[in-house]
Amino acid sequence: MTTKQHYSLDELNLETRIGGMGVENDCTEIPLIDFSDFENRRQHITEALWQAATQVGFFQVENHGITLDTIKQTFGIAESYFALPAETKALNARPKGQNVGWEFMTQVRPSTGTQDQKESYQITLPHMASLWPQEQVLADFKSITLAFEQQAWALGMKILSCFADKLGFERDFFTRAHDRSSPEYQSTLRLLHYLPLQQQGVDAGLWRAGAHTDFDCLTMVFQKTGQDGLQACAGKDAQDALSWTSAKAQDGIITCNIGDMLMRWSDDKLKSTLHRVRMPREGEYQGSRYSLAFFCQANKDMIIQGPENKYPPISAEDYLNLRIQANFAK
Ligand SMILES: O=C(O)CCC(=O)C(=O)O
Ligand SMILES: [Fe+2]
Repeated sequence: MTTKQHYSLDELNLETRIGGMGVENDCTEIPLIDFSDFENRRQHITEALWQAATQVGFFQVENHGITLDTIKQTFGIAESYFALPAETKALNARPKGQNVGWEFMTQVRPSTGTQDQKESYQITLPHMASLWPQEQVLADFKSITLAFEQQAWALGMKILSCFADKLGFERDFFTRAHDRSSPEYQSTLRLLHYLPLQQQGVDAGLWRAGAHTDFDCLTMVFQKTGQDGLQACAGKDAQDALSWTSAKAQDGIITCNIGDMLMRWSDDKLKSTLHRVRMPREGEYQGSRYSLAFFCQANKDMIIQGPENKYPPISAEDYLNLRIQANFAK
């Protein structure tokens, strides 16, 4: 455990106020946006995304083109990975300060000061070197997760191209800013395993993921039907009232949220929204919860500067480093 500290970014000072239970009243509707026939319906989809991102900061997408088979296969390999012995996973342990490799209960959110009840494995393409599990330990892990990473990236860039249109940037502005072939690439696929409930739960002040905003431009979370717990402090006045709305888990539906980097890049027009994953309560499913999260984080060498220059320019590398340092105990 760590004590709460004073951090240097406004976003972090906000987080430290938010660690309590608040009110779970599901008072905000999380928009569901249909991505079918994207090219022909681009304008309509763009308006729906803009409305959702400026008013709520959270939205879900369906008919997005990533097949249920692909998603299930990726969940399957993630679950096999997390079932490996801890000593085996420790061979791919996360080096300090980087979003790569395996970690077990090391993330401590400024909002709670307690360890998230989870383990994760992160993939950030240029920094994987020896961090892949060996083929003889878990066959096809690398090929399946890499293929999924590519598809999640492509969908993320599609969504960001809609925001680029509305912000007055060139349509491929964010695609260039998240160039997958560059050594400066720092978008991340995170496989998540939230531990089954033991004796202590939410009443003991524990969280699967304590309340936080994301550091990135856009996060896309794949969940599994029956494995709920993700909640957003979303909508007008929700933050003052500390009221929370569930982002229901459903196979094939992707829950998306705006992160701090895009909020800054849009001069605060697009809302980065607090969210958390709470522990199950009595009478709820208490087994493991798995999710897959893709974080679109602009390449290190990109300079974040909004169209109206509301904030001074900062490199994506500096921006992210400040946040990573504040969020991990070791
Ligand atoms: O697993 C989830 O549902 C959400 C994960 C999340 O918010 C995060 O890792 O930033
Ligand atoms: Fe998050």
